[in-house]
Amino acid sequence: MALRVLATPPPGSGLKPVVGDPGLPYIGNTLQVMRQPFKVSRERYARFGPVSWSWLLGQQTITAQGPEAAEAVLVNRDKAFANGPAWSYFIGPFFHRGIMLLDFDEHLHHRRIMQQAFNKPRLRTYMDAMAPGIAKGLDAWEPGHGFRFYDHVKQLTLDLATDVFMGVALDRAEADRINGAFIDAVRAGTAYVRRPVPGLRWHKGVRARAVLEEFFRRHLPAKRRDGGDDLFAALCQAETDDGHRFTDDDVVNHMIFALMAAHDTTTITLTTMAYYLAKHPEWQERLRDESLALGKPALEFDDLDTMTGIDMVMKEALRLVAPVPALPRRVVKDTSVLGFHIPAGTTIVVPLLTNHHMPEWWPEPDRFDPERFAPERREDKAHKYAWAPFGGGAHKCIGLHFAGMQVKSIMHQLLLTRRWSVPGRYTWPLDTTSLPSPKDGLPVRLDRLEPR
Ligand code: HEM
Repeated sequence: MALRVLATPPPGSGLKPVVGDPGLPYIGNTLQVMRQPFKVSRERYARFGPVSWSWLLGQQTITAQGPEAAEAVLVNRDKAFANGPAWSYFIGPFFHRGIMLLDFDEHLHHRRIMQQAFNKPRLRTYMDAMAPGIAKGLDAWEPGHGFRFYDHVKQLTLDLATDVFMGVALDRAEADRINGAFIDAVRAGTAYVRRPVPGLRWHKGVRARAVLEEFFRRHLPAKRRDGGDDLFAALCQAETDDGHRFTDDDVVNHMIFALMAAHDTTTITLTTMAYYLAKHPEWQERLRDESLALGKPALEFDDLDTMTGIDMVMKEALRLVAPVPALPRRVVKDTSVLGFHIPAGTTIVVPLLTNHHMPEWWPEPDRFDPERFAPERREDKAHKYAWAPFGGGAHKCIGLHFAGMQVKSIMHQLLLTRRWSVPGRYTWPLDTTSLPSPKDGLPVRLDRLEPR
């Protein structure tokens, strides 16, 4: 295959050029990367080391592999990497002006305001608010064979998001309409045809955005007026010490983005945990014992740190299947990463999903082994960015504590009320062409447990 230099480094800079096997212009090896990300990334690392390039989804894309490269890109000391233009290429029309799509001073301004909606007192309130919704949601999970775990947990996290985030009671039809709109908006991001052709992904995404905007605008005046304990009210009320607040447009844009950011990612985390806990029943029992020992039907905020088993399994699930598989950035000025010349105008990607499977950083990387996060091992400490499912730097996930709270709360209640299993030879078909999810919805056998 033809090797090509992306751009010649400036004379005398001492920088190395980025080399790659880019494939055909625009198309490159997009299909292989999306379908076999682990194989492609290992081959690429072996051939080119941490920094290489190829055509990907129509763009000249540099892949910055491994934790050292991840740190350089995400910490972004030079301010050479921008989120807005990079993410907009994938999700711009659907998640317009979401905070992840803002950059530098403007981003910082919005982040400071949004932080108020994620402070500790708010988190406590959200956690208390979600417990009854989890119990109600799980109660409707009927035991049986072929129970599609992913589909059910997605429904549950969306219902919780509308509860805890919006504080608005939705009937089933309306909740389904909004859920459908989120699914279409997310899927549109990895459309092959990136124009609104009726019936195809991109077009559905554009229509979905209109549905979501109308929905939030309709509810906004009441929320501004009445306040409440939900995220929607928190964003309406959030104010920095120097008196900055969000406009109505900001609140709508941030709500659409936050709901998307929250419900898909936690769904994937819970599904991955469920899959591995079904494949490793000894771990499922260990976690169940831990939950039983707590002696409470629902987790409370102060219990979070004591649930060490759930914590390790959650971390291992986030390592094995990073819900946000890659973080793209647009290179807005010439810069360097690990001594490589990175030219302006290209896209650079931090591949979280495959970084977490690098044998250079993780012993037996494909094996489910939650004890790697036990205090005496802490394999994630090999490098600050070895385990980075929430990203890092200025855009590090603002909802990471919320995510931990929600995932642990659901898992605790699930362990106490249900047991689930898969046949011994079952291996899930993981679809990596969009956010990772099981193609078959993860069918499990679900049994109800009698209260002990
Ligand atoms: C396990 C669950 C989650 C994972 C793995 C996850 C992952 C991430 C990652 C990797 C980023 C960084 C994107 C980038 O640098 O380009 C991010 C940003 C973000 N996440 Fe999460 N997330 C999760 C849950 C949540 C939840 C529950 C919320 C809201 C309640 C949330 C809200 C956000 C927001 C608002 C940003 C943008 C922050 C910024 O740009 O300043 N996330 N998330």
